[in-house]
Amino acid sequence: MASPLFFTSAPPFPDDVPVAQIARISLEKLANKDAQEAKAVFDACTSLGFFLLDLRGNSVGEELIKDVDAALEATGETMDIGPRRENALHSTYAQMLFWGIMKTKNGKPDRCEFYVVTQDDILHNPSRFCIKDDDPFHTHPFPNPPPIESRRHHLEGFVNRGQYAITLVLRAFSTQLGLPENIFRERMQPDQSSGTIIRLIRSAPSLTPEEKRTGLVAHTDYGSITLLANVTGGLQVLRPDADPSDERGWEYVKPEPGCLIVNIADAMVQWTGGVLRSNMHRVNFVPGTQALVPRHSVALLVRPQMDTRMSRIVGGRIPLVSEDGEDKAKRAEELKGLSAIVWERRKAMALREGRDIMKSRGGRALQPLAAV
Ligand SMILES: O=C(O)CCC(=O)C(=O)O
Ligand SMILES: [Fe+2]
Repeated sequence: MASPLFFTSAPPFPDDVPVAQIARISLEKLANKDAQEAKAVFDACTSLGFFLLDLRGNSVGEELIKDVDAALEATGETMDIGPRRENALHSTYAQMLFWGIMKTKNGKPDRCEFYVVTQDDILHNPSRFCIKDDDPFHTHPFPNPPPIESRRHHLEGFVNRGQYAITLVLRAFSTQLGLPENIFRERMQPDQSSGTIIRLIRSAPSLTPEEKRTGLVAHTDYGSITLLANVTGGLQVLRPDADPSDERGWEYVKPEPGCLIVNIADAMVQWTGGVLRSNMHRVNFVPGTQALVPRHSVALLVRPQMDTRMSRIVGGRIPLVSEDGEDKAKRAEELKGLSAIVWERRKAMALREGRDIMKSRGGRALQPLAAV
């Protein structure tokens, strides 16, 4: 999350709005292999699937806070020159990947506009998005709009330092699951082509009753893990026991200075056989006087590297596929595993065509550590 100074650029989050109870995890403690912190982050990610990562007091984390400030600044400036077109939903392949407007349930433009920067562009990897020879992604580095290009070193910092933080979180999961330290990281190495992106998001102020509606539809993230930074509220998580159609189950997440919001996404559920939890979330209207200003949000959506397999990990405390009692064909498919690129495309298509039933996944109970 942004620095305390950046937080003064918007009205404060109201103190009379109920907020979700979210674990606060210290990056510095994870860096020091603090066993209690490793358990706390694992518990948070097997129950709610969200936690706050406090970057303060860690040298990489302190630099990351500055990168986040710069990325949030770039968001507003980028959207100012972006095409907020009614037809953006049907724009060309290239435009669709870079500029976009989210769709509402009835197909109309939602209250979020966004711009996407790929990790492959920022880190000079061969691009995962090159499908046709004339794809603009062949250009390296990709010419993003000036507000982004002028802060390229900060976006590089955001990716590299964000990935460092993720390495520490993944290491905690591995130790808690009794698996080799690198088992998750080797499936999503930053220097390998992947669908990992930075999404810069803006929503207009929500002043009128008509504007006080959902800004980004309820979803789970289909990658592996997401880092999120914003100053204004609006993000809501679904309580684990709640029905998405019941408004009372949705709780605001209060942005905290110096902290990132982190959430587990679908690939981690897949690899762990449902142990880690990918929780539904959405962006609702901004509460209180924060609604007077545009909402800016920056997400690092980390996704599996293109060539990795999506089969369930075998080992440690991960439940065996054979314990699931599902039909033979499904079991065989899960053991063989699709490549990440095919798995991801299937998910994206299902989402676009409305075939994916949106629901939180994972959170499966585990045997206690001592019993393994
Ligand atoms: O802007 C936010 O707070 C949430 C964004 C989000 O959920 C996403 O980009 O997947
Ligand atoms: Fe999301």
